[in-house]
Amino acid sequence: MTISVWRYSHLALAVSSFLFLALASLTGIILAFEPIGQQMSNYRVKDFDRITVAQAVTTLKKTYPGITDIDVDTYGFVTVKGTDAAGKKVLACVDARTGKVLGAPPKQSEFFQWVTAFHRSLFLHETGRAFVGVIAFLLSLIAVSGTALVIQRQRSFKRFFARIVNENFSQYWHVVLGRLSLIPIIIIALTGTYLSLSRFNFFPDKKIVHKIDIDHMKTDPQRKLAEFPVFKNTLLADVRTIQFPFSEFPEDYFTLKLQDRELVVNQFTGDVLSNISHQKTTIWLNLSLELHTGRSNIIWALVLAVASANILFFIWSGFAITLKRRSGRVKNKFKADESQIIILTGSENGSTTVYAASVYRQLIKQGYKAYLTDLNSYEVFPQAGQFIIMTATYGVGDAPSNASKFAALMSKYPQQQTVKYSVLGFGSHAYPDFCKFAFEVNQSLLKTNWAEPLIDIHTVNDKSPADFSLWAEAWSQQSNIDLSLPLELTQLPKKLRKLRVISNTKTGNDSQTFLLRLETKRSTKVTSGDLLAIYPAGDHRERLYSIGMVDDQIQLSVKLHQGGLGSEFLHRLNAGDLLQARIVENPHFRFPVEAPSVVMIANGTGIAPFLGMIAQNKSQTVVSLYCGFRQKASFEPYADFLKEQQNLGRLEQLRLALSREGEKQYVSDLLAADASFIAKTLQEGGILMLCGSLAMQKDVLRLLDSICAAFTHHPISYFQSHSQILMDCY
Ligand SMILES: Cc1cc2nc3c(=O)[nH]c(=O)nc-3n(C[C@H](O)[C@H](O)[C@H](O)COP(=O)(O)O)c2cc1C
Repeated sequence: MTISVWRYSHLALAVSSFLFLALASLTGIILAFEPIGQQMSNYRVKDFDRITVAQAVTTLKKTYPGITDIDVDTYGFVTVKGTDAAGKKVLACVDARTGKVLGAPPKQSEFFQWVTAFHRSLFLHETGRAFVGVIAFLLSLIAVSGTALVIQRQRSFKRFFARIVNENFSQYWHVVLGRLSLIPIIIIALTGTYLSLSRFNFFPDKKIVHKIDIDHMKTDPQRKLAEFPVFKNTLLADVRTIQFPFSEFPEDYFTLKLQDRELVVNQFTGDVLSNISHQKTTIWLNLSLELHTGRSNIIWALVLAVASANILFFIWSGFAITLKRRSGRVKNKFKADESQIIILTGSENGSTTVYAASVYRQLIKQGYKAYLTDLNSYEVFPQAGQFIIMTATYGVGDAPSNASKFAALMSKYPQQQTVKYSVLGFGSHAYPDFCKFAFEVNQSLLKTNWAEPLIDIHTVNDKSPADFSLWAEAWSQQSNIDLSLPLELTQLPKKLRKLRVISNTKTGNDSQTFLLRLETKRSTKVTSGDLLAIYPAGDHRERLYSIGMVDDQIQLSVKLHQGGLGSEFLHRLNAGDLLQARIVENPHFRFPVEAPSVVMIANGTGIAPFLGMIAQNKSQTVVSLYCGFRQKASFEPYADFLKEQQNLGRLEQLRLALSREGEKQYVSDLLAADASFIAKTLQEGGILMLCGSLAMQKDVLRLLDSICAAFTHHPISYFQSHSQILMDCY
């Protein structure tokens, strides 16, 4: 069964019952405290479980000669009815070992009576009881469909309790608590259903009738009560009630109602005159009551209270998940067959669709005929000039459920005209196959004769607005259509840090590049490869710069662009100035300490994070740096530093390409010359890191694609999805 069938069943069942389920759970939590409160009172004596009926009956008969009944409730409280030696009426809880009165029998408080009545019938009498039964049954179906969803999410039954990545509060805890409280909830649901069905006599129970031959009752051999074998062999904890003989005439006898049977016992000889087991239905009924109410075990009562509270949480978190999933939905203004830009999404939990919807709205606002749909609705789009494909990855690098049919549909419906496309993968580096499905989609489009890439595939890690911005900028440039971050992500962040400028080299050479050093506090968590977000105009406009941590200071390498909002602002800063900024963690672009070797590829100011990473390479991982600049002068600011790192053994190889001087090479030319080394690095598990311009990234990726095809058994997407090619280009 597909994930959506289970999901829709789970949702439909929850929607149809949530109000009553919430009321039942709320009252259930309250009622769970009744047995807890009862069991707290001190009427249950020490070692109650070891007292035999023989001990109890002997002691109590001696203390209360006129005793008629002993009741033992589920809490282990023993109540005596009858008269004492002075003929005074007794109705009290007693210590069965000594006969001492402990107090009056506990009564259900009016409050608990009220809550119980509401819980059972919602004050709607028999109709309410039937209704509550149906709700309990629906709860068991919700639990079953939820279990199926967890199994599908975890990809096998065996991995049911395997780790879950915490990406979203409501979703994470919905699954984690769902798994933990699954069994108590199923028990609550099934026992609740059974109790309701019993109430409506679905399981008819025959009353026990003892057939006693009164005319032939023996009085010999007479035994003391303490010597009755049946009394000696029965524990008081197994007894519900003991009715004493009404008189000392031979035809009167003891009646013992036990958990599972009823016994009639001769009052003189102790012989068992009748022994009838309860029907299975009665045993089930009692068990259901115990399990549903927790009345005989304080720990179980607590488990029930927690499980009921969890049901309330599931109602809230379930709706939060659904609302999030649906929040990105839009109503298309144009039809599919008249639209020029088709946005196709693959999303499991809706966050990708939120981004896609924002792109859609921006395009419509600018007068473009755009159409937004999911990848499973792919068809022939006769007017399309562009596809924007935004998709998440699920399972083990699989398609989200609304994109699972895309591969089949694409081969079935080739487009009749050339369509430019851009793929934006949403994923998380917490999973081994990062954005794998997006890479697969990209590869399959590359193979068609009608699709042409507008820009290279981009990825968004952990819904990073910064990653999305990089794609939006690249896409805007190529398509000449404005695109920005969704509005809700564009507000100026509240928590900005004030960083003191330590030095600014300003532009002292032809390259217009300058290095800016900023002070960090010990508490500032920042690593080379992270990004520094600055807000030069004091509004939502954010500019991001790659950070290299050198000498425990943030070092930015910036190219001054005329009229550049960020670079001109940074260029104006002097030592001692304070800069308001935010550190954007970029965990997927960190120095891979455990890798056997690392090849760093940069052009221009893209060298910035690598300077910090090389300085950080104290374990002396084999690092090669391929960097490209226009002229030698642009490389000068880094030359001494890199030489020093080579002497310290932190940088193995430095390869420099100058595009406007000498051999006029690009960094990709150096890589092409070292193709077998690059392929070997990948095959041995080494990591390639790219930082610099998108144009360089495009060149290098194209080259790597052919290196992989020629030297390795894997396509480039294999190494990308195994995080062996890390990129941070802009
Ligand atoms: C169960 C599960 C499995 C996932 N598997 C992968 C994966 O294999 N590769 C990946 O890059 N991301 C994976 N992700 C992360 C999602 O693709 C990522 O969070 C995405 O932004 C979710 O988008 P959505 O909210 O539109 O579904 C997984 C997430 C979940 C909850």
